[in-house]
Amino acid sequence: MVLVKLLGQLAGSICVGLLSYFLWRLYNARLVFWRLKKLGMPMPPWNPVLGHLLVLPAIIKHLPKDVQQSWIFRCTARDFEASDGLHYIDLWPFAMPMILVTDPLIANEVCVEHDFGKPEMLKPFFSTIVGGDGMFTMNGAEWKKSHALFAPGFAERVILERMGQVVGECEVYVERLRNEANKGEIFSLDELTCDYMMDVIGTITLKYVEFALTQDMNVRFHSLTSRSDPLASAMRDQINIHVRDEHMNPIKRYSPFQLYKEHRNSHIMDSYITSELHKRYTDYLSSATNSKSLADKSIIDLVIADHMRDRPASATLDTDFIKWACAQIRLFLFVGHDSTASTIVYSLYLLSKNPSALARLRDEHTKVFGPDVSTAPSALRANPRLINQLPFTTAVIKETLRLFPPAGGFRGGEPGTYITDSHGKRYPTEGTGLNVLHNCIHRNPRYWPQPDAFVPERWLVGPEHELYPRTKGAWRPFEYGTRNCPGQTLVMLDAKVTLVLVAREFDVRDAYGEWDAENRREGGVKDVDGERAYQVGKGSAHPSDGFPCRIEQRVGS
Ligand code: HEM
Repeated sequence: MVLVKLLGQLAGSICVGLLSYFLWRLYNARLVFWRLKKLGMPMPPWNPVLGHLLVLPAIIKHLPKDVQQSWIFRCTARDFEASDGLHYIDLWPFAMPMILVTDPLIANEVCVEHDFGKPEMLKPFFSTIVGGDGMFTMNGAEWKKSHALFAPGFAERVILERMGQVVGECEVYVERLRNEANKGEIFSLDELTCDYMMDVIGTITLKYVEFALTQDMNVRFHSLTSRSDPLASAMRDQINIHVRDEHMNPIKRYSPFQLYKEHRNSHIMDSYITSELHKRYTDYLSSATNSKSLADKSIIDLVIADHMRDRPASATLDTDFIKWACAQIRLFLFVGHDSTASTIVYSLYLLSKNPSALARLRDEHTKVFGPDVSTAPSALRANPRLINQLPFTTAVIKETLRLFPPAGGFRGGEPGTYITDSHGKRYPTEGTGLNVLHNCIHRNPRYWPQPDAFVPERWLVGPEHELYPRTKGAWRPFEYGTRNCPGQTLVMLDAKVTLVLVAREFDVRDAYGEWDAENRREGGVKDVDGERAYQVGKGSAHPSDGFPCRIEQRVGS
């Protein structure tokens, strides 16, 4: 009896303690905004207890449940379109205090002029997927060192040398599309393209696939990502765990089962990458790496060589290097594969909705590669620079990235550092996350004529033309400044190669109508401003419901 009473008292004390801690944090979070409001900082109507949480329900009810967060913020931003394109938002306890940036000039200030670092709040999300500190969330000397080691591997010259690998993976992807065309059923283009991109990124960064096409495409395809492949399936599972709604629920999030799954996935990924690193190091020691051409080296081959430059060779790689390298490879696989896949899927979708652009793109491919579609892979292998002769294809990809940017910029404010707008008004950044909303900037009507329309031609005209973007930095899918995306050359190469090999052979048609008829969502909103393929948050932003589609092989292709 006494024990029960004691346990009851203990539980009571813990509850009171937790409640006091919560109230203290709440008070501090709201105090920041009370001060900002007093200073006249731009923000939606604010409540001293609930912050801006009351603003959201009215917005969310007009949006699909799974819409990517930046589209929710686009609605709060609309009230500030006439201002200088930033406002504060207080969503504690669900997010840290944020400044939402919707204007390119402010975004330049955040990412280029001040070059703010990455905030701590990004780490918990990334570290569970990446298994440590990845380049994305590092700051200071640690980031500089990692950046310096990887940057040469992503240089344009090096990436162009990997054309054979990219074309090879793409041929396998095309073979899978042929299978889907033969079956004639609805399938998820997003899922298939994610698998394909996981192979590409794995090959380029780690190269544990010794590239050799077998005759049996079903065996070869997704050696990296087949269900039985440990690295890819562990990575996909880890991402899925963290992007599900339940992630917001601390009871489910920290349940022993969930934690065990996370730990297991992490272990599988690290063991796999470690074993590959050892192989690469053995190659390095035997000078096999040196005798390889650049085209046959992975980015990690280059990094190992660089890392060992001033060190005496030992029998095995040092454990600190292995730990660091595992985190970086996991980061590349994570941030690289799904954002590129989403760009490819949206490009094919937008082309399917714009027949004249599709016809012009096909013409361009025929002019550069000749009328026989099947010769394009060998032409690209023989002369990778042909990929730089496709201005319209490049314009299509840039326009796709403008309308459907897969990512955004996120930085941490600093004490005593202010953003200054064009009127000289100063905005404090201390304690805030600076969220640069690419979807808003890319459709900001101040800078973009026909902001919501797909107009690839705008990328082919000069500054005197009315379609020309009205300011520098209005297009920033890869961000600017020192923390911009190192993978952007690879992304453009992947997307161009894919369009060259796919667009003339297939017609892609979205199947949302049929899909919706079979998957009823009673009363639920299914579009964003009339767009059914709206972006959902799944790591980076993807087309909703995996982009259900049908695909047909074109006659004579
Ligand atoms: C369409 C595809 C991609 C898009 C739109 C994209 C976008 C971005 C953006 C916006 C950032 C900066 C984020 C910020 O400022 O907070 C970034 C950073 C980064 N991206 Fe990408 N990315 C793509 C593909 C890739 C690929 C293929 C890789 C590597 C294989 C990659 C690796 C990275 C890394 C390592 C960083 C962190 C850089 C640093 O902090 O120094 N990304 N990406």
